[in-house]
This record gives sequence, structure tokens and C-alpha cells, in this order.
Amino acid sequence: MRIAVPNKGRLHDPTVELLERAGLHVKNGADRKLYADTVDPEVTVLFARAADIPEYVRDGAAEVGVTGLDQMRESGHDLDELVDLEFGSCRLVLAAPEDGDITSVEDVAGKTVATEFPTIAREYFAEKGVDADVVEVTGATELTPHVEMADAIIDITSTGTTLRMNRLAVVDEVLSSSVRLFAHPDAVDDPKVEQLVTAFRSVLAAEDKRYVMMNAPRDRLDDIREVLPGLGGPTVMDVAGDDGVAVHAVVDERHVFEAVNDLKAVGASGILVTEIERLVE
Ligand SMILES: Nc1ncnc2c1ncn2[C@@H]1O[C@H](COP(=O)(O)OP(=O)(O)OP(=O)(O)O)[C@@H](O)[C@H]1O
Ligand SMILES: O=P(O)(O)OC[C@H]1O[C@H](OP(=O)(O)OP(=O)(O)O)[C@H](O)[C@@H]1O
Ligand SMILES: [Mg+2]
Repeated sequence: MRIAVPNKGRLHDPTVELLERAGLHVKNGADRKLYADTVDPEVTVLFARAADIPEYVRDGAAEVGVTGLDQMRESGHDLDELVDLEFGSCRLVLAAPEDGDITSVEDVAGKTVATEFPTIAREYFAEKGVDADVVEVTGATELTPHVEMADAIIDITSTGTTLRMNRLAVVDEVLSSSVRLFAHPDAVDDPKVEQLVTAFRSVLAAEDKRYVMMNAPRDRLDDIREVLPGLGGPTVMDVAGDDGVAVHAVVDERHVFEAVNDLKAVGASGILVTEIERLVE
């Protein structure tokens, strides 16, 4: 199985990190290499521009690919989306000068809109029934309204800093995007692809969970169970040569702070909290 992965840009590092956490360590993945092996002899990584990944998957050069939903929509290809990987979150928005007279999508009729996403832009205006002139640029889109190249833009925003710095205001949201695992329709039932989906899901499931371990007197177990309803309840083990027990449980990260205090209060000691690499439910 070949996985197409962004070769550079902001999506490269988190994607490689995700592969690592999913147990697919990338071997010999030096800069500027196009291919890399992984610890699984049946899995190869192919590095490509984020924007080209949908095309690689459609062509069959790779069975699956990791890229933003925005890139997949822009490609116009109809790939199967397997997992929302929950990073690279951003919005594609229609934006116009803060002090200008464009305050709704209808105001863009007859005007020029610059974007790196012409396919998405044209689909959006067609859907809204607005006749706008879409011009394609390959970067620095936010500059175009200030040099009379365009009246408005459709571009990516996440923190909003770039729009603010360029005195542009959001007029409408066009698409909400994040990075997804996409597959060629013929590859969806491939057992290797299914293994990859399970591995990615297990990483995501573990992300907001912690593993909590502690020692406790046996007679406090009921109190401890109350604090730790957890995933299928805690695991309880005898401690050799002792009247106490060891208790292990998976706890939601957001409950850990409170749980540790409550556990101490009901007599637990030696409390350890660790991250979980993967969680297959
Ligand atoms: N500001 C952002 N916040 C979150 N995600 C973003 C942001 N900008 C882009 N993305 C996501 O990352 C994808 C690739 O963007 P990025 O700019 O990293 O790649 P690139 O344009 O190929 O690289 P470069 O900008 O270095 O040439 C976008 O299609 C989008 O899904
Ligand atoms: O809302 P913000 O957090 O400011 O992010 C938005 C900016 O991020 C992206 O640019 P990027 O940093 O990828 O630079 P690029 O134009 O060189 O691709 C995007 O094209 C916007 O310009
Ligand atoms: Mg960029």
C-alpha cells in the first residue's frame, strides 16, 4: 500500500508524526526524498505537494492520501474520505476590505474575486447564484484587494491574523476544512487500508485520554470506583505481600486534574498519570 503524504508545508510534520504514533515509523525519509519505506514492508510513503495528493490517489499512484479537505474539493476528484484526522483545521472564507461596501455575498456580483481555490470559488458562487469573476493567484491572496487586482478574496483563515493585518473582514464561510485520510474507491476494502484506518483512529481515541495508576487499601475500592467510572471500569490487581491493591484506569484528560485530587482524598497513593499512545476499542 502506498500512502501519499505532504512533502513540505505545514502539513508535513504533523502527518509524519501521526504515522509514527500509529506505529508506521518512516525509514530513510530524508529531505527531498520522494519515497520512503516504513517498518511495515507492505507500506510505502510517497511525498507530494498537499495540493497534488488527490490527483496521486485518483491516478492510483497511491491507494490512500493525507491532505486537507480544501485540497480534495479543489481537485474536483471524488475520493472516499475515511478518517477526519483533526489537524490542519481552517476555514475558507469570502473576505473583503473592512471599510468597503461588500458585506454580503450578493455584493460580489459583477466584481472580481482572487483565490488559490478557483474550483471551490466557482462552485460556491454558482450555488449562491452570484455572478462573480474568479481570478486565480498562487499566493499572497490577501494583498490583491489593495492593489486593485480584486474586490474580494476567497482564502484560508485560521487565527484570523493575516486577514486582520490586511484589513480584510470575513463576509461568508465557504468551507470548513481539516486534514483527512482519503482513499481511492477501489482501495477502501483493502485489508491494509483498513489496518491504517484502525491505527489512525486508535491514535485519535488516545489523544484526549490518560492512563491513571495508583495503589489503594482494598477497603477503599468502592470509593475509587465512584471517582473512576472510566472506560469499562478500572482494572484491579492484588499487590504481592500486601493487603493493598493496584488500580489502573483510562480517564478523560479533562477529568484527570479533579480525579487525582478525589483519588487522594479517598486514600489512593503513588498515583501515576501517563499518556496513551493508542487505544483500540
Ligand atoms: N493557516 C492555516 N491554518 C491551518 N491549516 C492551514 C492553514 N493554511 C493552510 N492550511 C491547511 O494546510 C494545507 C496546505 O497549506 P500549506 O500552506 O502548508 O501548504 P503549501 O501551500 O503546500 O505549502 P507552502 O505554503 O509552504 O508552499 C491547506 O490546504 C490547508 O488544508
Ligand atoms: O488566519 P491565519 O492564522 O493568519 O492563517 C491564514 C494564512 O495561512 C495560510 O498562509 P501560509 O502561512 O500557508 O502562507 P502561504 O501563503 O505562503 O501559503 C493562508 O494562505 C493564509 O494566508
Ligand atoms: Mg500555504
